Amino acid sequence: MIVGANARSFQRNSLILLCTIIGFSLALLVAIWLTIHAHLLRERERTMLATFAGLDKIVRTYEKQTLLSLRQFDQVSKFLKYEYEQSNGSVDLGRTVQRAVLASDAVILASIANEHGDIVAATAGNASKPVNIRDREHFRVHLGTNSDRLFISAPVIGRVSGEETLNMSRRLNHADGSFAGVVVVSVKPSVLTDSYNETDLGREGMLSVLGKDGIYRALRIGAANRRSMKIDFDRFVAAQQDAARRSAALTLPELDPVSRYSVMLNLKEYPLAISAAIPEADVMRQIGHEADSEYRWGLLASALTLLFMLVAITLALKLNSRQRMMERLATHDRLTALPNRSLLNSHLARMIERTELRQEQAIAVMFIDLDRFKEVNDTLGHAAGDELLSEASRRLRRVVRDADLVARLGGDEFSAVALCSHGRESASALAEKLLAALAAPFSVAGQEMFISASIGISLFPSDGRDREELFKNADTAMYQAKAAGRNRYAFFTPEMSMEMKAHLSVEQALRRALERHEFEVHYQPRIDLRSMQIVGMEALLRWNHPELGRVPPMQFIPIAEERGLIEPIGRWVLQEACARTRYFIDRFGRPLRVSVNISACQLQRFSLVGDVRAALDAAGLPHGLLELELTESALVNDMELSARMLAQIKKLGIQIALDDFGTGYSGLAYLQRFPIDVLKLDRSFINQQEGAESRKVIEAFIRLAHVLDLKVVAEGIETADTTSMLKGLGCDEGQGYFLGKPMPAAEFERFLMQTPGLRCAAPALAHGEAL
Ligand SMILES: Nc1nc2c(ncn2[C@@H]2O[C@H](COP(=O)(O)O[C@H]3[C@@H](O)[C@H](n4cnc5c(=O)[nH]c(N)nc54)O[C@@H]3COP(=O)(O)O)[C@@H](O)[C@H]2O)c(=O)[nH]1
Repeated sequence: MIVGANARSFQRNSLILLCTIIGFSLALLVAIWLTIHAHLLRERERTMLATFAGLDKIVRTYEKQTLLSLRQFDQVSKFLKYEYEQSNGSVDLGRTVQRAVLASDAVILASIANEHGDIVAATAGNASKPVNIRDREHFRVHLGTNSDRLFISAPVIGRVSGEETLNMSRRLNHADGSFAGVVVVSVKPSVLTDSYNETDLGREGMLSVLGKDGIYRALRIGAANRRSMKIDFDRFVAAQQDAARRSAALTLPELDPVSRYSVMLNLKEYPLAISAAIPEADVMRQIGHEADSEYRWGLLASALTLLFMLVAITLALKLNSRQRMMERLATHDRLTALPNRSLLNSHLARMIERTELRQEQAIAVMFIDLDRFKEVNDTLGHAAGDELLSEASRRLRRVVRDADLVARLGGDEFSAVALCSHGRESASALAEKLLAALAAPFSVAGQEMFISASIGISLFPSDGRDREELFKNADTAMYQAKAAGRNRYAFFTPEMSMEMKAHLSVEQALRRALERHEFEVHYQPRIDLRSMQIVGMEALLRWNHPELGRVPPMQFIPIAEERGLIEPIGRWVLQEACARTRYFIDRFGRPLRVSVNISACQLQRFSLVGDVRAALDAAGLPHGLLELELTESALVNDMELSARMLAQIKKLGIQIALDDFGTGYSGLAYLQRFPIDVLKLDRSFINQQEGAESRKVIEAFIRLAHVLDLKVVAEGIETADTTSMLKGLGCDEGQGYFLGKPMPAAEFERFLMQTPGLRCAAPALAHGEAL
């Protein structure tokens, strides 16, 4: 099926589209976050580089400042040594210090100790209190070595100043070069870390001068200078180098738990290493700010991507469901939701293909037509009709297996295609099930009703090799089932096809017959058996087909009924019969009653009453002169409706005759239930009743009719004996070839003219019904 193939390809494309959208969106998300990640890594690296570059710059500046300070103190010590040695120990330290421009606040004091360690001169302190520094490192270093180098001691509490001091000392020599003592310049350790700048190093940054002995000469963390302490210098250097290589932060637990990025530098002239450090947290904070903004952009981009994905998926799904809906609409019937003809065709084509391959099964194609559905529609309305169709569809669907299919072809026509492993036998079983499913009462528009179906069956491959032929033959078989009395199934036979062709050509010709004036009404006289006067006539339709000749009513009326053509034809008969009767009445100046045959389907149409009234009014025929002939089967079809219709017809003053009495149920109940005026004993019944027994039965019927106040008309009187017999039994009126055959209007007019003693034998006309 093209629709199905398109739908499948559309669904495949939709799936591809969906996957593409999802894939693209996910790829976009990954790309966004990879870009952010890469950017952050680059940023981190850049920040680290900048951090280390900054630290490097700080350390270099710091190096200069430290060297400057140390050289300054070194200079002072050199000057004091020179002065001391030149003056042979009688130096005026106060004046000398002033001259040595030792004006720095950083210098706590300058002092000189003799070879015994006694402070012999100092710029500050209590001169009367003797102070000895023999035990101090900066004394003992010079005592032990003859070096002239400046010694920078570890910070100690000064014995003169009482403050933590950094003692920078130089050896004093006597003229012979022997040890004469030391000159000491004591400074605050903080003098070496005053350059700490919070802007550069942060609130917990570090600036330090570390001796190669592992003792801090000066140490400042943030705003505070720390007391000196000792660390493992070699370990520190190794850790420092490792951290620098990895651009990593370093924690010195001896100091505090803070991790810092640091840069260290060895001072060339002194055994000291300086370092500057910045807290890792400060750097990370800076990177964090960058990351935050990157993440914000990333989240925004991700949200937009997800939104795009969501919208695109929603659109794709909507498109898909819309396509599915369209596909469903194209392949299913809206009212019943059953597959439609298009889906049925493709399903059958596939079944044929598969069955041809296997060559072991048969396929049954069934044409199912609900019987008299049109009447339901016409009498109860389309909503009720729809309700009935929906329920019938549900029942049919329940009967077939999943592999088989029931479809609605339109109106009240359905079709089922099914695999039949046992050919005809399986098809019969299924058809019976389908009929049984419809046999249960339906509750429609609040009332219970029954409906049946006629099913035509063709089998693949015996009745056709393609679906067109199979459907056509199933349709033909269905008509056969209808013609055979409905509520049954029929298998296709080749003979049916011939019959169907003839049937079809009759139907087509019938459709044109009215406009081509091919119909004619013949009139058969009805005789009053007591007076033997003509009291009326039965109008009998004739069809003069230009090629087929005169087609008997029994051949075309059932087709007209089946194809819904009886209504317009019946209407025409009514008009023609009423008009002609009026003409005869006017021509002969006496009343004549005309009886017109009404089919079951005409009776079940509300338009009948209007048609009858219109025909009478158009002809100007008194209502009492029209008689409608109805068969028992027409009345029992829908007794409720029949009763209502007859009541309305009776209200118009029209006579009702029960035709063919004696052939059907002949139930007394009908005679009581329906407003019947005339009982027409069927001709087959009249002709078959011979001898004393038959007379008794006819007599009984006549008596019964009379008891019920009904007139009795005997049909098919073909002999004088039958006429006499009926007269003797008190039968009111008679009709038959013996009394007069059905004849064209002109001939009937002559018949009326020629019949001797013709006089008015009809009942008196109602008041106001002028002739
Ligand atoms: N709904 C309509 N049905 C109609 C109409 N016109 C006719 N019919 C029905 O067609 C059936 C056949 O009718 P027809 O071939 O016309 O046969 C009628 C008579 O010709 C025949 N008849 C009359 N007398 C004799 C007789 O002595 N012997 C004999 N063998 N046949 C005879 O009987 C038919 C009339 O029967 P009935 O209607 O039961 O009175 C027939 O059933 C018609 O009803 C039409 O316009 N509408």
